[in-house]
Amino acid sequence: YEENDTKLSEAILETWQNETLDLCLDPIKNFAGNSAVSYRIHTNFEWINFEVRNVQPLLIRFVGFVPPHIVQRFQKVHDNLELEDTKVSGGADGNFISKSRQAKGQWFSKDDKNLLEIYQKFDNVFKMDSKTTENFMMLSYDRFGHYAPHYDFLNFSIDSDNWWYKTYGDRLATALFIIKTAEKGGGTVFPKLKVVISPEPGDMILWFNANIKFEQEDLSFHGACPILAGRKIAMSLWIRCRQHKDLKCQMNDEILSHELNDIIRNFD
Ligand SMILES: O=C(O)CCC(=O)C(=O)O
Ligand SMILES: [Fe+2]
Repeated sequence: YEENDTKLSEAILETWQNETLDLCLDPIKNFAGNSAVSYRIHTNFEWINFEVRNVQPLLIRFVGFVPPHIVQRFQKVHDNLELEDTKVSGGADGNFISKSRQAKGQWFSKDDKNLLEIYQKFDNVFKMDSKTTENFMMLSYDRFGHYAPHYDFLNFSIDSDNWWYKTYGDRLATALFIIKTAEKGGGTVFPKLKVVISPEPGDMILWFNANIKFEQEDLSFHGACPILAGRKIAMSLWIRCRQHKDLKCQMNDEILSHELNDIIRNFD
């Protein structure tokens, strides 16, 4: 990395594997190896465009999911906020600022009026219920900002008395809404799938952290590639396992991962 003017920070070198950094820096190189199937479907009076980047478990890029006026609104909201460095839970003293996630963050309450249209669209398109999600978290990554590969599934023990876990279960899926992309770097990488997603503002990336039995999907391991220039702004929405009125799970026990028609309305 030092060869091509991209000397990385120590935190990145300590928390990332070289192979994964290679994947981040050259998303195209690996693209041909993966199937990307594009769909354009009409559901609830809107066209939805998406690329399936992996099938088991599902990893999907929804192109232009967030309407431009909402993307702009969140850009403005971002610029008016004084964001704090995010904390990652864990460690003897509870939360700490970790080398593995260098980003600024901000939680948004569910009744934030800017979010209304996003929740509505989510419920129109998906069989997952937006009530079964955590609050939105805005993440803002500057140069050398990154989030080293990790699982979103938290693997609570069954008798955990964590309120979120007891009420809504673990993290079934993650929806990542892209507000701004960096000039260089900053894709979302799935090292075990050898997939890097290089989205555009307005895109939403959705992946499944758990299968139909609510066990962790091993291949859902992912990270936010280091930012080399510019700034990336994204909003994470962690979708919990319980209770989704309409979420169907296939009857075929051999396939444990969720399938497209389980999760998208009117998808045949
Ligand atoms: O920003 C990204 O690309 C990934 C974010 C992420 O992994 C998370 O919020 O859990
Ligand atoms: Fe994550």
